[in-house]
This record gives sequence, structure tokens and C-alpha cells, in this order.
Amino acid sequence: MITILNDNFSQLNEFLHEKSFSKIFILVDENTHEYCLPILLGNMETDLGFEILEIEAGEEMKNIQTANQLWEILTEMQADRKALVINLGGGVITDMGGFVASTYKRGIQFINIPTTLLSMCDASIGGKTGIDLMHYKNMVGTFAFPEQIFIFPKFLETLPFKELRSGFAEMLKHGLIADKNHWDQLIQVRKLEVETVIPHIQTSMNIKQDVVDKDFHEQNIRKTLNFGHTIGHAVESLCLQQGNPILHGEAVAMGMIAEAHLAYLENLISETEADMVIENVQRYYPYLDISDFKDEDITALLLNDKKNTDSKINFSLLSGIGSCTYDHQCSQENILESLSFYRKLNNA
Ligand SMILES: NC(=O)c1ccc[n+]([C@@H]2O[C@H](COP(=O)([O-])OP(=O)(O)OC[C@H]3O[C@@H](n4cnc5c(N)ncnc54)[C@H](O)[C@@H]3O)[C@@H](O)[C@H]2O)c1
Ligand SMILES: O=C(O)C(=O)C[C@@H](O)[C@H](O)[C@H](O)COP(=O)(O)O
Ligand SMILES: [Zn+2]
Repeated sequence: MITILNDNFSQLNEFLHEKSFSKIFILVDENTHEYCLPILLGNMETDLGFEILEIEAGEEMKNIQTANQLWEILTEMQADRKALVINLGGGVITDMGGFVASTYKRGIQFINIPTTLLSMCDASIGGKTGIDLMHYKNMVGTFAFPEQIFIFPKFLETLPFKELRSGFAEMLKHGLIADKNHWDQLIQVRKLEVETVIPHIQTSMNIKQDVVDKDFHEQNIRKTLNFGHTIGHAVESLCLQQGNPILHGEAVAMGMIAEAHLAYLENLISETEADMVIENVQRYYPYLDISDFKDEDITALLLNDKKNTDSKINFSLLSGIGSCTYDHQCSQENILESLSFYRKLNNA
């Protein structure tokens, strides 16, 4: 269940009052500790004891070492099966905290309080938790629903612009795969700022929730939420491996451009539709230089994509503006052509 919080967090306080938790563990990173925790603690009313668990910020922390440290801390602090984990942060915190909670003592309850645009519209919803493995994105994880998701859009007021822009990529994706009207509304946004994106958060959240409701375990339609991620995740992984991480939404934006062209090459959309997607995504995102990455290195990562079956790469590709296919296998020639197309955009 998703709840938009009042200024006094009354719905969160009612939730804490109604449930019989033994103790609360609030997971933050250094930034959400500084900017968001004071707001949460200033409004949270509970007799329960709580502990703060802090990790460094960044995708580099979304790994087994951090998960292990958190499991150890929970053990040392004698967290029992009635303990509650509150994930206060962006997608790294909700993915990591959800993973740690859903595996500790075979699963304790957790709630998500997302503090980035990306986590409000996407990562906190749908119950995919996980960590990266050897720079492969989200390779180990669980499907585990948070007890509740509490959204407080005012958290966005301290979010850096690049992070806001990163989250906007997943919103664009939601429009492209499922709701042309949402896409049309989003591309009317000329200047990305908190005030211009807030009016669109609810629709974007609803699109994600609707898809997840239809296919929680990603057997079919949920795969459409991975549009832009097949190539996007490969590039994100290579950047991570090089010690030069990029933001998830930046990778998704790049992936959506390459995969829009791929959908055209595969005769799923017209050239006009592909160009419309590409030109609009390009309006928001600076060019991502992938000239250092060899086709073989990208292909090697594509071959380990989680959607693959029988050693075949299954793409989720647009079949129109507002619709998306999945399990689409492309020719190797077209995959490489889509990468080549992206590289050439640098000089266009
Ligand atoms: N599980 C899912 O369905 C899902 C969906 C999309 C993305 N993801 C994952 O989410 C992650 C990306 O999430 P993200 O973009 O939120 O990144 P993030 O969690 O790293 O947060 C981005 C940055 O913003 C800072 N920050 C967070 N809230 C802030 C605030 N209110 N004010 C100031 N600074 C703040 C963080 O400390 C961090 O430095 C990736 O690992 C991605 O794979 C998961
Ligand atoms: O919730 C989903 O399903 C998604 O695919 C949403 C994506 O935006 C998100 O990045 C997700 O973590 C990717 O999942 P993965 O299974 O490819 O790791
Ligand atoms: Zn994503």
C-alpha cells in the first residue's frame, strides 16, 4: 500500500501504533541521515526504541559486504522477528534494506520511505530488492513486499538536480511503456525542478504499481518495466566496473535511446516514433560517452541479463508510444547497429 504522508506523518504514526513491533531500525545513507532523518524523527511518534543504521551513499555500497555488515549489526543488536526496518533513502537504500530485511532471520518486516524521485516513482514500489554482484546489477535479491510505502514529496527539496533528472528517466519509461498521455505530459516539462515534476509523481507511481499488481514475479508483463535496462544495465555495470559510476537513470536514458532505435530496426515502431522518443529523451540528458566500451564487453553483459532464456537475450522493446513487448529476441546485427547508432549521436 502506498500512502502520501501529511506534514505531521500521522499515517506513519498510526501504522506504528497499530502494529506490535519490538524495535525499529532506520536505514539511512550519509545524505538521507543529514537531510531526511531529522524530518522523520521530528514527526515520528512512537514509544518503540529505535536505532540508526548508516551506510555510505552510492551504488558502490549495494553489495554483499554492506549486506553482511547490516546482518551482523542486526544480530549484535538482537533484532528479533518482530523488528521493523525503515528504509529511508533512494533506491540503493530501499533495494539494500529490503534485501537485508527480507533475508535476516528468513525475513522481518520493512517499510520504504523513499527520498529520491527515482525511489518514489519506481524503486520503493514493487518489492524487487537486491544487491549487485561483481558489478552485475541486482544479481542477488528477493521479491519481498514492504509492509507499506510512505511518500513525502517534500524530501525532494534537498535532492541534487542530477538525481532529480535520474528519477525522471524512469518516469519517462513509465509513459513510454504504458501510458502515452503520461509521456505527453512529461515531455511538456521544459525545466526539470521539484515543482514541475511533483504533479506527475502519482501517475508514474500508479503505472508501476498497476504493472506489478498484474505480474509480481516478472513472468510476463512486468518485463516491460525493464525497457531501456537491457543495454542500460550493461553500460551501468561497465561504468561501475571502471570505478566511474553513472546514475541509474542516466544509464536507463541511454538504454532507452539505443533500444528505441533497436525497436525501429526490428520493425516494431516506425522511424518517426523512434526519433520522437530519442529526440525527447536527448533533451533532458547529456550524451553518455560509451566509446571506451567494446561491443564484446557490452554483449558479454547482455548475455547475463536476468530476462534471458536458453542463452538468448530477451529485450523489452516499445511497440508504440505507450506500449511495450517483451521476450523479443533481436538479430545480433541489429543489437550492434543500435550501439553504433548511439555512438554516432555524439557527433550528430
Ligand atoms: N527495486 C526496484 O524496482 C528499482 C527500480 C529502479 C531503480 N532501482 C535501483 O535504485 C538505485 C538508484 O536509486 P536512486 O537513484 O534513488 O539512488 P540513491 O539511493 O543512490 O540516491 C541518490 C543520491 O541522492 C542522495 N539522496 C537521497 N535522498 C536525498 C534527499 N532527499 N536529499 C539529498 N540527497 C538525497 C543519496 O544519498 C544518494 O547520494 C539503483 O541501484 C537501481 O538499480 C531499483
Ligand atoms: O520493478 C521492475 O520490475 C523494474 O524492472 C524496474 C526497474 O526500473 C529497476 O531498475 C529494476 O531494479 C530492474 O530490475 P532487474 O530485475 O533488471 O534488476
Ligand atoms: Zn530502473
